Amino acid sequence: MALNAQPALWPAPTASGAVDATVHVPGSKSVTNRALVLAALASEPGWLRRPLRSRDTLLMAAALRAMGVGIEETVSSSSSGAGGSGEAWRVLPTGLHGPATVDVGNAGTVMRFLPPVAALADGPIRFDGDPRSYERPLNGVIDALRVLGARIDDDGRGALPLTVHGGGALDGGPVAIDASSSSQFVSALLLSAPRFNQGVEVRHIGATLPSLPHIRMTVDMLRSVGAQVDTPESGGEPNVWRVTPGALLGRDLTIEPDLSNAQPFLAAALVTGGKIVVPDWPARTTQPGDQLREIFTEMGGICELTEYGLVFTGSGAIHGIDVDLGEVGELTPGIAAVAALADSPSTLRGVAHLRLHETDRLAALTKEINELGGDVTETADGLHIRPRPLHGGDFHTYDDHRMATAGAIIGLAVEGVRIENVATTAKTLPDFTELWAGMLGKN
Ligand SMILES: O=C(O)C1=C[C@@H](OP(=O)(O)O)[C@@H](O)[C@H](O)C1
Ligand SMILES: C=C(OP(=O)(O)O)C(=O)O
Repeated sequence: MALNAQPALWPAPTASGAVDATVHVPGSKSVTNRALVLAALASEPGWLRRPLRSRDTLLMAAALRAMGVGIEETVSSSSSGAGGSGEAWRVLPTGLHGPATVDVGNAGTVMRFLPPVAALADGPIRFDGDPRSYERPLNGVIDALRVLGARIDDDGRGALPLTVHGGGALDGGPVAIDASSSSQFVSALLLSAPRFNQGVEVRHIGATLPSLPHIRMTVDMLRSVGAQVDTPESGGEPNVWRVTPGALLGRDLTIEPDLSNAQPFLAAALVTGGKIVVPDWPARTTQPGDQLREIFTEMGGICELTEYGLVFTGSGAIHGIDVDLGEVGELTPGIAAVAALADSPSTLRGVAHLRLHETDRLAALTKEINELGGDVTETADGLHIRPRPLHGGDFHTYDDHRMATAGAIIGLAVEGVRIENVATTAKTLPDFTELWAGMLGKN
C-alpha cells in the first residue's frame, strides 16, 4: 500500500484498557484559513507558524496563490520564541490577479471566504469544487456581494459553481443577509471588508445564527491585524457588525491547536475511563472546541487546564446530556458518538443547519449509529439518542471527516466497527489514524 494510503474499510481499533496519552493536536483549520486570508489582504508580509496542513488549508493556500499571493513554506524557528521551531508559512501579499481558478473542495471556509477576496482581484475568478460543494448554501455571500457592487455569474441557485468578475476594488457599504444556514456568510464579508472602499455593515436578518464563536474568531483576528470592527458585544446593535476601511498589518501568528479535532481524543478518555493530555490548549480562545471542557465534564469527565495544556480524565461513567449545540455545531458528531455509549439518553438541539454541512450530519449519524444497533431519532433541530448495546458493522462517512472520527470513538468500545473511507479525515486532520494508534499505544 502506498504511504499514507488507507484501506477502504478501516478496522477501528478497540481500546484494551484506559487510554493514557499526550496528543499533540495539529493547528486549527478555522484559525489557519482566516490567518491566510488576512495575511493575503495585508499591506506587508506576515508569518503563520504551526499552520494546519490539511486538505482545507492547502486548498485555501492554493487558491490565494492562484490569485498571485506568495506563500512560502519553510521550517523555521520563531523570532518571538512563542511558536518554537517547526513549519511556518510566510505570506507575501501582492495585487490580486485574475483570471484564475479556485478549487474549494468541500471546504466551507474556502467557498465562503474567498468570493469577497476575488471581488478585489483584477479579473475573473472561477470557483468550483466537490459535488457536495454545489449543495452547500452560498446565497448569503453571492447576494451580499452583488449588493456591495460585485459582478458574479452563477446558475441562479445561490451556490457553486460560479465566477466572480473582480474589478480591482469593491464599493462595500451596508448589506442585510440571512446567515441562519451558516455563520461563514458573516465571517466571509467581514474578513475582506477592510479592503472594501466603504468597509461593510453586515446586518443578519434571519431567525437564528449558528456558530457565534466562529464570528467572534473572525472579529478577534481582524482586530489583531489592526482592523476596526464594531460588534453587538462592543455596544453596537444586535446582529450588526461594522468594519471600517483601512490597511491590515502583517503579523507573526502561531496557530492554536484545533480544539474541535482534539475532541475524539478527549472522547477516548471518557469512553475508556482514561487520561488524555493536549499540550498548548489555549487559556483564552474563540475556538468552539473550548466548550468541550464544559460539555465533556457534564458527560462524566474531569478537566484541568494547566500552563502545559489540558489534562482530561474520564471517570469511567459516561452520562447523557441535554444540550443546545447551536454555537458549536461542528462538535455534534463526536458528542453523538459518546452519547450513544452513555448510561442515559441525550438530546442534542439547535443544529438544524448541520443538514447542510459536509453531509447531512443529522441523517448520517442517525443511520450509521442505528445500523450498529443504536436508537437515534432525528428531531427538527437535532437528535435524540437512547443508548443501547451496539454491535460491529460498517460505519459510512459520506466524505465527512467528523463522521469518520465519530465512528472511531464508537469503535473504541464496540468490537468490529469498520470505518469506510477514513482517509476523509484529511480534510482537517490528515494524521488522524497515526495519532489514534499512537494514543492507543499501537504505533
Ligand atoms: O468559520 C468557520 O471556520 C466555521 C464555522 C462553522 O460553520 P457553520 O456556521 O456553517 O456551521 C463551523 O461549523 C465550521 O466547521 C467552521
Ligand atoms: C462544518 C465543517 O467544515 P466547513 O468549514 O467545511 O463548513 C466542519 O469542519 O465540521
